[in-house]
Amino acid sequence: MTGGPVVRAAGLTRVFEGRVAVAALDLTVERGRVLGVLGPNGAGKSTTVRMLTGLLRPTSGTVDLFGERVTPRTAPLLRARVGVQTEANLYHRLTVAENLRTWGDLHGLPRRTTERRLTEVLEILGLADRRDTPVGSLSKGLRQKAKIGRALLAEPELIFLDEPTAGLDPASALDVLDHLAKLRAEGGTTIVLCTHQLHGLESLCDDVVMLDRGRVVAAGQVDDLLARHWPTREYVIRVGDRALADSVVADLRASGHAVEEPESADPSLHDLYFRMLAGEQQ
Ligand SMILES: Nc1ncnc2c1ncn2[C@@H]1O[C@H](COP(=O)(O)OP(=O)(O)OP(=O)(O)O)[C@@H](O)[C@H]1O
Repeated sequence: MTGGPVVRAAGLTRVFEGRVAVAALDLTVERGRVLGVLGPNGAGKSTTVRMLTGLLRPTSGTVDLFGERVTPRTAPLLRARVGVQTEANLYHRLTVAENLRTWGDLHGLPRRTTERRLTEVLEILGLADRRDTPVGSLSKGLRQKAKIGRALLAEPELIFLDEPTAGLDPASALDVLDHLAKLRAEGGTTIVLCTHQLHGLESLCDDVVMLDRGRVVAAGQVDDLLARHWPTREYVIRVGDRALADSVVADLRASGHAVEEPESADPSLHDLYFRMLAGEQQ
């Protein structure tokens, strides 16, 4: 274990049949931070995550996890330290609990730990009453939850989640994001998260990488990016009295401040996303 970044990619590139899916991506994720990988459909998010987890070989470039180079030889061992929610299938004929137990065994968890975590994780995800249901008879959203449960089971120090809230109802999506926020607040867990779910994401992600057609259109700390793109602050000031509001605005204008008709408060990642993908400069 080194003190360096938990995830480091350099020049990461993947070409599929002559088409560049990810182009020369550099990124680092420090311990305990949450990185959001954002971008429209086909931007290269899943391809990036699959390369970062050693599930897909890059055409060129390198990935280091925990300071160790990911190669076909090291990938299985490194992956054992990582929680990955990917498209990889659950066993449909096994129950939710049996699937997670199998996963626990694969990660070398003692059975007692697996049983404890199984109960905790199913509770967090609202799946406790589906513990003994075969995965094949779960709805798509519930299956998605079971995959998230699999990624969280071993309390991994590094978690990769690819669209964890896709297919979840709004309350369940919030539960999952709240749990990730709790892990972040507790510290120590590093999370890489691909998502289209932008609302509220600025309070979960420390850093973002925004991709468009395989290229980085913005990268950095969320606070820095928002401050850089919205250097002025906007306020919505609510006062009960219309005349008072008008006089506050009149005073500000009289003292030389430009006051627009205010509509929105703080810019969000949602705003940044659409600004960057509209082709404006970084
Ligand atoms: N196995 C594959 N074979 C050929 N092309 C692929 C393969 N996997 C991905 N691609 C292509 O690579 C590009 C990036 O795909 P990727 O799945 O990484 O995008 P994404 O950002 O995750 O999209 P989405 O938000 O729709 O899931 C797309 O053009 C896609 O068609």
